[in-house]
Amino acid sequence: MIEVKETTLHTLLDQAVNEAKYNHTTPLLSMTKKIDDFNPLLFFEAAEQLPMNRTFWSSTAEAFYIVGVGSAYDLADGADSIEQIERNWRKLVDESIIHNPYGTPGTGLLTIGGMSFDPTIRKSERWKKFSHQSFLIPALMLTKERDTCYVTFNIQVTEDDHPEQLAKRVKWMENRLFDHSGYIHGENGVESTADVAPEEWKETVKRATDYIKQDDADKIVLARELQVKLRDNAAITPILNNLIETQTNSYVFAFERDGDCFVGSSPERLVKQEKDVVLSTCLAGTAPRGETNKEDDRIGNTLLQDEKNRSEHDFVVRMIRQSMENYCLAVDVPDKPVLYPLKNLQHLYTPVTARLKEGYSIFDIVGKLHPTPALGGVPREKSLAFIRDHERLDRGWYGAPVGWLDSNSNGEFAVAIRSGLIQGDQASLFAGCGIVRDSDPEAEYEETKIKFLPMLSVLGG
Ligand SMILES: C=C(O[C@@H]1C=C(C(=O)O)C=C[C@H]1O)C(=O)O
Ligand SMILES: [Mg+2]
Repeated sequence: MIEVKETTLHTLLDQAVNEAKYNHTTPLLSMTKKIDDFNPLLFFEAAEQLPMNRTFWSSTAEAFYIVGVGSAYDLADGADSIEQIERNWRKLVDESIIHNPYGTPGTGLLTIGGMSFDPTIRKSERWKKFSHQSFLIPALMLTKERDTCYVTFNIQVTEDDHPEQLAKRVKWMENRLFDHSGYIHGENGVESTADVAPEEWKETVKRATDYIKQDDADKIVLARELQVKLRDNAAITPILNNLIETQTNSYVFAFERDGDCFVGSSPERLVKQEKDVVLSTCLAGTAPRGETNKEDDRIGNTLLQDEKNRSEHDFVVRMIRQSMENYCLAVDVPDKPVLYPLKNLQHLYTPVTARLKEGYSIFDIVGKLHPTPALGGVPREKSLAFIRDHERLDRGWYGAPVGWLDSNSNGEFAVAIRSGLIQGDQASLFAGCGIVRDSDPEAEYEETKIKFLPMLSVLGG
């Protein structure tokens, strides 16, 4: 890694092309500058005119945003595991020319992406545009942290490139993306919805509880699908805008792949890293919100004491604690959950803090934790086998880690729940439930119904 201090785009491009010539390499040049405040959603919308995939990430509790446009480099090229992606990332960081005088988390050389819930299954037609693993370095990226904005350019340079031409291309893109009328266009509306095989799903829940009662497993998470027909092709920016406004304490994300878009607002952090400090979250166990404060408190207190929900939750806590101890020191886990209130429902929540051991990265933790018993089950292999055999759903990226990592060892991953795949005027929404010994199929069905609401309401349903 070459860290460049004070300089201009032209000087950097000259340097990168020279390096390419002398070493016969194709270095990635990453350059970050501070810019005036700009609305990340307008940047995302402006990028729609370019034939490039867009990426959106926000942690709404922290007013933090990353918007990526296009791809300067794909870490998943020739990689079929998260370990390989991590090796590719380390190599890329090592060989890149990085100019980022700020070092703010989420700026500079950064990779953002996601993966399939279960990469061992054959992809269905529906998810064909989403690779089992996909981590890109955006060509152009906007980062906003509170009121400060940064833009980062990433360009892979070859020995035949001309610095002036590259500079022109960067300027052209920049002008397009920061040119905006100032408001978000488009509106979404739902024409109809169709629950996919609800009765079969309830039977599968029953089968899972039978399986658990025979002591073959302790917990199995089962998901189902709601198909939504929209009045028109979906407008993604207003969806993100509405999610940001309605889903506090969540991660709002969008990953576009050739016209299809995986969108959601997840309350579930998988892991966050700031240097050697790591945070994880155990989130499982669900109840609705009350209409009045009094009713809400009553429902919350019942949830905190409910045995069935506590067991759903405790399986997650146990597994996350154990996994974190592989890569971390000083793993701290409170012994009781608290409530995590969201707009439509509330969860049991246990935060986990730890210090990452030297030599490990957030990718190691993601690889170890996924799938936690919040989305897979206990024991892991048996519950996954049950899901493969009985769920009748290609989860695709639903329920899997999505997130980002920068070259300064900062990053964050969420579990992609409360999400859907949007394909033109069709959306497939996904929601699941932790099935334990005492699960009642009807109640679990009702629970998934509430979990569809965040996405369904921003689609206009
Ligand atoms: C599987 C989902 O959510 C998970 C299941 C929960 C539960 O069953 O109580 C709660 C939060 C998540 O761990 C989903 O939203 O699709
Ligand atoms: Mg549940």
